[in-house]
Amino acid sequence: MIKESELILNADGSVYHLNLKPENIANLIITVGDPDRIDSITKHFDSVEFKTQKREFQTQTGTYKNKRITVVSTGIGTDNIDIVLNELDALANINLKTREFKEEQQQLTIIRIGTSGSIQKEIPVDAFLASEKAVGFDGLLYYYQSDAFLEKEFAEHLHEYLDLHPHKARPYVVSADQDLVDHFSQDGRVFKGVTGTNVGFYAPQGRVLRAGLQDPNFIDQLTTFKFQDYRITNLEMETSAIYGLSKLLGHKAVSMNAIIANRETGDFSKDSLKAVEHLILYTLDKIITL
Ligand SMILES: O=P(O)(O)O[C@H]1O[C@H](CO)[C@@H](O)[C@H]1O
Ligand SMILES: O=c1cc[nH]c(=O)[nH]1
Repeated sequence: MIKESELILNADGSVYHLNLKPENIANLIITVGDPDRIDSITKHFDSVEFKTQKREFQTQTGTYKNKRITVVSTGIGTDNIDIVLNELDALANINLKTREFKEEQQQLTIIRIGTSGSIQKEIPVDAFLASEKAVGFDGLLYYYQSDAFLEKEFAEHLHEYLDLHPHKARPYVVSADQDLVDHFSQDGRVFKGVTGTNVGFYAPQGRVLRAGLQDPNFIDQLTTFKFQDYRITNLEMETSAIYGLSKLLGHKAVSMNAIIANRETGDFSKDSLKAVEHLILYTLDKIITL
């Protein structure tokens, strides 16, 4: 039995941060960083049966062309993903009344619709990219027993190539669900790539405003790095943790990115909301045939 201090429930029996009960979620989950993006998705739904909100975690569940889908906002960062993935998994796989694991494990399908910055010239702003793998610079997965599925050879090559200041977390590499990547990139206009996830938007993604960088060559090195046929294509702040926790808990995940910045050319999308809207429509359309 899991203690009250470990699996915290609200007075109404919902999970602590997400404010959700098991019946409130579908098997198919879309995650977004920005809570405002939820309405941009569910405005296309046939109907919405449930809505709730606590802090940056907002949820709506409804149906799109007869598919039941839950849309959850995670806010920014892998620390929030730790909360969202663990609480979604608890809703699916722990009996909240007895606080025991359910006998039969439920597998969730998790699709992130996010924004991201490209670090390769030929992946322009307004492009779509499906993350085949994520490189986590965030260190979160090292708090879990993740050895079995982390891709050590890739991570080791990258670690040696980058030679970052030793105070930083060692990068880890984890794959998406390949069937989901293939499904969501059938359409030739979707790039496939390796997404770098880091703990911040500025120095952790090599951006300099007033504060200087400890490792000034970090992003240039990421851009030129190669392992087998893989290159690191884009940067954002959640995908590594979504992929890692999904593997750990037995769920399937894919991260779909609207590229809104190109760090090599210095471009920013002229209309990033429109780029996201296009990715939402594309992803919803592909969800129908899952
Ligand atoms: O647009 P979302 O999904 O929030 O994703 C990206 O945008 C945020 C930074 O602006 C980070 O969360 C990053 O991962
Ligand atoms: O460059 C970018 C753009 C969106 N989100 C990020 O985290 N980085």
